[in-house]
Amino acid sequence: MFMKIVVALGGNALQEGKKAPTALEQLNIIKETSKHICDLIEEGHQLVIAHGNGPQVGRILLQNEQSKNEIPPMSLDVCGAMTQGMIGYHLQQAIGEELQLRNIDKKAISIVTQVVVDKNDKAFKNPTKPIGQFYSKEEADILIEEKEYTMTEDAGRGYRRVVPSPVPKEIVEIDVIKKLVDEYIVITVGGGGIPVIKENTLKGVEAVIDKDLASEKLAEDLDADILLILTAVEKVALNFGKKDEMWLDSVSVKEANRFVAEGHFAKGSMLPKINAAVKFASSKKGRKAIIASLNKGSDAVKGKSGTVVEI
Ligand SMILES: Nc1ncnc2c1ncn2[C@@H]1O[C@H](COP(=O)(O)OP(=O)(O)O)[C@@H](O)[C@H]1O
Ligand SMILES: NC(=O)OP(=O)(O)O
Repeated sequence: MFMKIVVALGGNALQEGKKAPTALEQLNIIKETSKHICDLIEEGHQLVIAHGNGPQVGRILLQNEQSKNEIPPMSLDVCGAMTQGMIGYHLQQAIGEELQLRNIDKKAISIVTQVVVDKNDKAFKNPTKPIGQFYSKEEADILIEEKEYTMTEDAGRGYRRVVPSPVPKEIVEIDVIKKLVDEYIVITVGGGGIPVIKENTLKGVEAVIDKDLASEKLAEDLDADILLILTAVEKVALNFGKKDEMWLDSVSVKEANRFVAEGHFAKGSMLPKINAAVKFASSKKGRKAIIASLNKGSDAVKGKSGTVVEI
């Protein structure tokens, strides 16, 4: 059966390990990812693609900070917009090339997408979203002292800078997206969308929206059948990284909520994916979310890989 699928690609899964890639390395990683995306397209599913930007937006912010004596630094919302262009460009190239190889007459297009957030969202006073590079505890302590960064330990992988991550309320360009999805492979809400608040006009704010939550909003707005969250692990685990680690094939919304309460999912990494999956699966009968590995999307949709979250 053909499905309408919103695919959310992880920002950490668009690079190899923790290493910052060159432009060519990033393109090559995205080319590999695109082969798997195109498997789903070739199988007849309608795909809409969202992507993360945590590592990338952090690095652009750092580049801006490091050259601030010569060039005025851009604000975080503008850095987010830059990541939509950069990652969207590579996705367009890679998916375009792969579709051409398979003689599929479709084009991928990226939409610079703004997402409305509440200016009073308490996230602005409590930064939780990890971005950019990973640091050791010693390096993090120096950055906190010298640059007044807020830093947190990120899922056992090291310390990262954290920034506010308000809840996505409304996708500004949704009407355009709805018009385009039948004809094109649409790439949208990159990096969770550029956060804006509604005053008389739309005004960019310094934050990074969680792309899993924004993808969930997109999937609901488009009435998708599946929210497919692709990341660096094949499945969701209980007791992740511990001796008694247990990988899950499927989980009900009720069980997922219990596992959240028991603290199985790391904040800023697996927790937002589970929260997005639970929200989508609960939003309408028949909808399901799957969390799976970047190169196993097609298997996951066939029920052969990943963790399914259903009501
Ligand atoms: N319970 C868990 N099960 C599986 N992975 C987990 C769990 N808790 C934390 N993780 C970590 O979360 C990572 C996914 O989050 P993240 O790297 O932020 O995603 P993204 O691919 O969207 O950038 C996994 O690669 C894994 O290292
Ligand atoms: N914006 C966002 O959630 O990015 P990551 O998925 O890369 O963390």
